[in-house]
Amino acid sequence: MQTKTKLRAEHINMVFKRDGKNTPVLEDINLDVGDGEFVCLLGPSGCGKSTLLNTMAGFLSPTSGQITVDGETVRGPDPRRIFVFQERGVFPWLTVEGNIGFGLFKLPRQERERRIAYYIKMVGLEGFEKTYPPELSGGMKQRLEVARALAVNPDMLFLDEPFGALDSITRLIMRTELLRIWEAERKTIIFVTHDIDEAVQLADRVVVMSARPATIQQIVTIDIPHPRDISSPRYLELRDGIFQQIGLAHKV
Ligand SMILES: Nc1ncnc2c1ncn2[C@@H]1O[C@H](COP(=O)(O)OP(=O)(O)OP(=O)(O)O)[C@@H](O)[C@H]1O
Repeated sequence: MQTKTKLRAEHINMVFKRDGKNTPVLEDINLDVGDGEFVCLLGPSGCGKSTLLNTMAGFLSPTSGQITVDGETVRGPDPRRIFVFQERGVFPWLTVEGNIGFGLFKLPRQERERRIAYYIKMVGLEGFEKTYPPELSGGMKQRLEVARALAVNPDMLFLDEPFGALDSITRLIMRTELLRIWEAERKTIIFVTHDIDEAVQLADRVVVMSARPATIQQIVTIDIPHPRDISSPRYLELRDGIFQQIGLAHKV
């Protein structure tokens, strides 16, 4: 990898303790993510992807090991690093522009308005500035969520299955939208999914995780330029390789 390291996970272990019972969830996770890189964490439901993402974002402290961003140890959430949840997030009582402007209250009014307009345009919500989220479709709400996250100009975006609740057509559109935005803004993105195709369509590298306690089974570099031809031999080769790897990792 040519770029500098943005985030480094070193020997991350996580054991949840509840009712006197220990549940090991992450086991010796080591990963470097480059500045501007798009990394997908891929694994089956319950393996520990969200736990790892939350640890990277500073919402959870690992049992042992450390996360650094730009060489500094992560000790909690930071406004420079934004977490985008599936389904949650947008405030139903604020309009589209109110939602995007929410994190920008410290900016002078003109700059705030400029930024709101810029991100509304970027995610294709022009004409819906005064609309409230309950009147938007699922895809529009998710675009609003992404716009709100980008408007505060974060260095990193953590996305936890952000398109999981959307229908398959909207999901495809959202992937294209996210890639378009990522190519324009080059934020470092860490994206959790259990969808192999989603990972291969989006990521520079796919981190394949094992069943719980999650270890990193393999890191696959997706060396296909965007827009990716999902019927190309290379795409199918990479996708099938990951399918096989997941099968091996989750064999009973
Ligand atoms: N705070 C907690 N206390 C105890 N156990 C937890 C806690 N958070 C998560 N777990 C357990 O850790 C395991 C991993 O959960 P996690 O949400 O990280 O998995 P995941 O791979 O993101 O799954 P999904 O794709 O379904 O969201 C699960 O078995 C879950 O029950």
